Amino acid sequence: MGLLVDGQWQDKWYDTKKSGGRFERSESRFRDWITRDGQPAEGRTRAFRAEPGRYHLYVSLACPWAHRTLIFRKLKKLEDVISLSVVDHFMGENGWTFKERDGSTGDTLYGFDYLHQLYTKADGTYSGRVTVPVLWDKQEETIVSNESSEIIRMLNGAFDEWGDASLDFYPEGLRKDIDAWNDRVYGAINNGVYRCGFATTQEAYEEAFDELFGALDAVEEQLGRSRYLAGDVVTEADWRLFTTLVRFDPVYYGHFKCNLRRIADYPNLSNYTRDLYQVPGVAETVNLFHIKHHYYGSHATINPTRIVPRGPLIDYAAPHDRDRFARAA
Ligand SMILES: N[C@@H](CCC(=O)N[C@@H](CS)C(=O)NCC(=O)O)C(=O)O
Repeated sequence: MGLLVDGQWQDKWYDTKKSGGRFERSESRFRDWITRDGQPAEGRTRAFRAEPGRYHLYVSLACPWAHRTLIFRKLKKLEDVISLSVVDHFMGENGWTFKERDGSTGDTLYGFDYLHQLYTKADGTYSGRVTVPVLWDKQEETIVSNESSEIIRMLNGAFDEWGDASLDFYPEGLRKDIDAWNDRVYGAINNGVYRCGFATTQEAYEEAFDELFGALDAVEEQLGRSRYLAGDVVTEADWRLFTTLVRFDPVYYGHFKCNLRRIADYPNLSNYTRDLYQVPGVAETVNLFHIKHHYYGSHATINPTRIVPRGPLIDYAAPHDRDRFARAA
């Protein structure tokens, strides 16, 4: 675990001293956009045109943020349009690495050993964290974006000429609802589990914990009213929540001490998680081996023995009851 300072790698854990033991996620630094027509997106000066074969995605199968982008690449049928590299599940003193084992691909573009080499290839004086996902432009040899919430918007809308244009996970008419759910789910749930797990004071942990379970209760209630968060169609808001839910019982409940309840204890949330898991293509993006080995194996401050628990028994392919709601045609 570490970060780059003026292009130099430094091995450092998150600093929570200045924030009363609270984990604060840093802003992603590369924020350009790929557009259909190659015109710069609003407020940007750089332009990246959507083209097949030009872009490459770097992901970790363990990471919930990267997982969003993998799901969009899969469901929008962009696997032949955007190529892929999968980092190793262990994140140690060199950060993410490209060891080839257990289904990791290595760096299929440059043969680098470490993900931080890709960041310094894009910007030799980069300072900041070296995170996945990364959307890379093979033509300009630079990072377009390392912000998952924006990468999924690009995959949803910019590549329809080659992908599945019939699927829109951010439809015009639902945007207000989707944005509202995203806000709630990001702070309290997606990032909330990290705020529990990486807290270094009791107070910071309890604050995050209460928010997390308050938000899960609200989602449980909503899912008693509709099949998906924004109604009867699957949207971006569901996929953003799903990647946290699928990691919850195997990892966050134990490793991050999010243990008031398991997802399995919530009837709606557990059925909903299975419903989304069973959307064709999604199960192939879920790798519980990477997920468990990454968290339990990499965070020595939380789990010094690095022992990976064998359980729990989970079957996301088991039947669910979400068909009781109408689904839009
Ligand atoms: N805001 C980013 C967050 C990505 C992120 O934090 N990824 C984690 C993996 S789950 C990471 O690479 N962490 C490395 C680090 O913080 O040094 C996004 O959503 O894309």
